[in-house]
Amino acid sequence: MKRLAILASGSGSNAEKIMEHFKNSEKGQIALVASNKAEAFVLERAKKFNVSSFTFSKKELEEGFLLEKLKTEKIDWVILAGFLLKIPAELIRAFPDRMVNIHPALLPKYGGKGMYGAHVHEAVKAAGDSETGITIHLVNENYDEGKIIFQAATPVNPDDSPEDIATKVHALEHRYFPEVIDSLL
Ligand SMILES: Nc1nc2c(c(=O)[nH]1)N[C@@H](CN(C=O)c1ccc(C(=O)N[C@@H](CCC(=O)O)C(=O)O)cc1)CN2
Ligand SMILES: NCC(=O)N[C@@H]1O[C@H](COP(=O)([O-])[O-])[C@@H](O)[C@H]1O
Repeated sequence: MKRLAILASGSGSNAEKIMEHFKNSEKGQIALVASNKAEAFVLERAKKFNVSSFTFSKKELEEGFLLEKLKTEKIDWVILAGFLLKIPAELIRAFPDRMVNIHPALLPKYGGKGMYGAHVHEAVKAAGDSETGITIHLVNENYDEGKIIFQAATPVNPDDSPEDIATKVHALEHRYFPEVIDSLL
């Protein structure tokens, strides 16, 4: 049974879908949910699934506290699901090809520093793109440059607002992210 930790900074709708997917799994167990925001709703979602959770600061991330916690908890995989801080190289090295992120666009478009959440959908709208989608990728030292594992696309209509685009992208995320993670274990 692989032990998974989810890192999230916000609402946690993806985290919830992942916890739901693995709640009766014989392959993987969501052992931890961790956030850099004490007010993140993902922490409430973890309680609903009786998943242990904790918060950590950017300083604790950068100084190795999170890494030590993941080692103590014998975590095998780290899942970034709306996590908004840069993962330090030392933490990435501790989980070689075992750290996965979801990005709400078709990388390499709309990736990098500043490209998160609504900022991504606003950029897609501003560019007038006819499609967008999701990218699930391994995590390396740079934002959104790790090996792409999976992508799925959805049409963007000219009258779609950034919020409409977000709704379409979230639907793809919730449909595919749990299954892609499962396929990696
Ligand atoms: N080493 C890595 N760390 C992280 C990656 C990665 O690929 N390599 N992915 C991100 C997730 N992400 C896009 O998928 C992403 C998240 C946040 C940002 C960003 O610009 N963040 C701001 C800070 C925002 C805040 O503090 O609220 C910043 O760095 O100034 C870009 C991309 C997770 N970590
Ligand atoms: N670049 C990282 C990024 O923008 N991640 C995005 O944050 C959202 C989190 O939603 P959630 O908290 O409801 O799962 C998701 O759309 C995810 O792709």
